[in-house]
Amino acid sequence: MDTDLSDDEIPSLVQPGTNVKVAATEPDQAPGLVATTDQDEVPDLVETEETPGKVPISIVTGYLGAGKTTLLNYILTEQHGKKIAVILNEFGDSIDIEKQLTVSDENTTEAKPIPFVPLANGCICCSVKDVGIAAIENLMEQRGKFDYILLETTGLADPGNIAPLFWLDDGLGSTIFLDGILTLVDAKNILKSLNEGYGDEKCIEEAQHDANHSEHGPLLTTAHLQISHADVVIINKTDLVSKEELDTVIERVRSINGLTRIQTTTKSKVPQLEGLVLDLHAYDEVTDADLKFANKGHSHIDTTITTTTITFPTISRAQVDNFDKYLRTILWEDQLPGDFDHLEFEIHRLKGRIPVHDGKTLLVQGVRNIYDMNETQASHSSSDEAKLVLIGKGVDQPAFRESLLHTL
Ligand SMILES: Nc1nc2c(ncn2[C@@H]2O[C@H](COP(=O)(O)OP(=O)(O)OP(=O)(O)O)[C@@H](O)[C@H]2O)c(=O)[nH]1
Repeated sequence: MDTDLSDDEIPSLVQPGTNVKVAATEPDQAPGLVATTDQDEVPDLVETEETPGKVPISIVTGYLGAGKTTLLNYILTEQHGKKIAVILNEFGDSIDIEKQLTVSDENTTEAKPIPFVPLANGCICCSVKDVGIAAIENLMEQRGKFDYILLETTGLADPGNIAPLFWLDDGLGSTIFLDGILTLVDAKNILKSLNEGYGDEKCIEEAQHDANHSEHGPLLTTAHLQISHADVVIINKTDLVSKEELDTVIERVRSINGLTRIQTTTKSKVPQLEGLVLDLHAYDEVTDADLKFANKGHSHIDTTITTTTITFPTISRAQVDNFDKYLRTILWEDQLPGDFDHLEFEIHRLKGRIPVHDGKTLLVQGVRNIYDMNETQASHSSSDEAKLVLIGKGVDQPAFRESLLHTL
């Protein structure tokens, strides 16, 4: 990570002059071409016969029994004309994916080859005990047979630990890229799972009162983590709840994650794959549309994890470095710059769109303590505001904005 920047350098994890975005799977793009964007150049198309485009991967997560396997089976049997490689987790939930990332037989250093089964609808599938890097590397040897990977995690997995592997990893990151995180939610049981963090005996109102009057607030549950990192939340099993119950679930999910897209389903039957399961593009562009839900303001139904949007005026070129310093301090040191270091918080997801006076726009993406900042030529008017959206524990405090303005 680049921490030592001179004044005229652009603070970014990618050095100036290198390609900062690779959009390998733009749907309307001719095969064999990838769009590259140089910080000083207009986006261009270049031939890539020798270096095929990266394959997108989406992580499918969700609490026990939410409908992950049902979704993947639906994708593997329906006729949708897509060549998707699905990695199903056979036994799920007793093992944490983090422990599986260098999976192999204990007595050998080589990963065992995993057989992928070709299916009638053009997909290929493997079912593995341990979903990890070994499974993906093995799959990449069959490159060309598929153009998308879906990875099911265990019901207890924390997607914030997995996502950075595919997003910025040097090895795997050269052949695949993280397209997004999809979280299945069981409409009937999700509120119970979320309320576990508030303790068995307490009702949520009491816990909210406590959260407002104590430093720590309710406990974080796996269900919170899976929703807070999601780019799409599919609220499944709608046949088991009333309209009112479903509305309450939608409101609760939205109060946790103000950035996510939400879709309701029965038997995980998504109305379309694009935009809900595939081609989420959650880690490349940051558009105003991406931030639209977060901008609407949010209810504080769930006090464990909240979304907050910090708006501030367009910044000058000289302030870009300070903005980067703010991000480094909150993400790497878990502190707010300035006299705010007594605050406790935990950031899970971050997105920002920051117009600069010289006409460029900074696009910021973060998962946990990893972030990426790029510049685009995207035009903006002088009246545009900068927006930084934070999802996490304790982020809904005025001090976040005060500290940012102080740092700028
Ligand atoms: N009533 C109802 N049942 C559903 C729905 N979707 C899935 N199920 C059932 O719920 C059970 C769990 O679904 P799975 O797809 O196995 O859930 P999962 O998230 O993969 O579960 P784990 O692997 O245990 O984490 C299965 O028996 C499904 O048939 C739905 O929309 N409504």
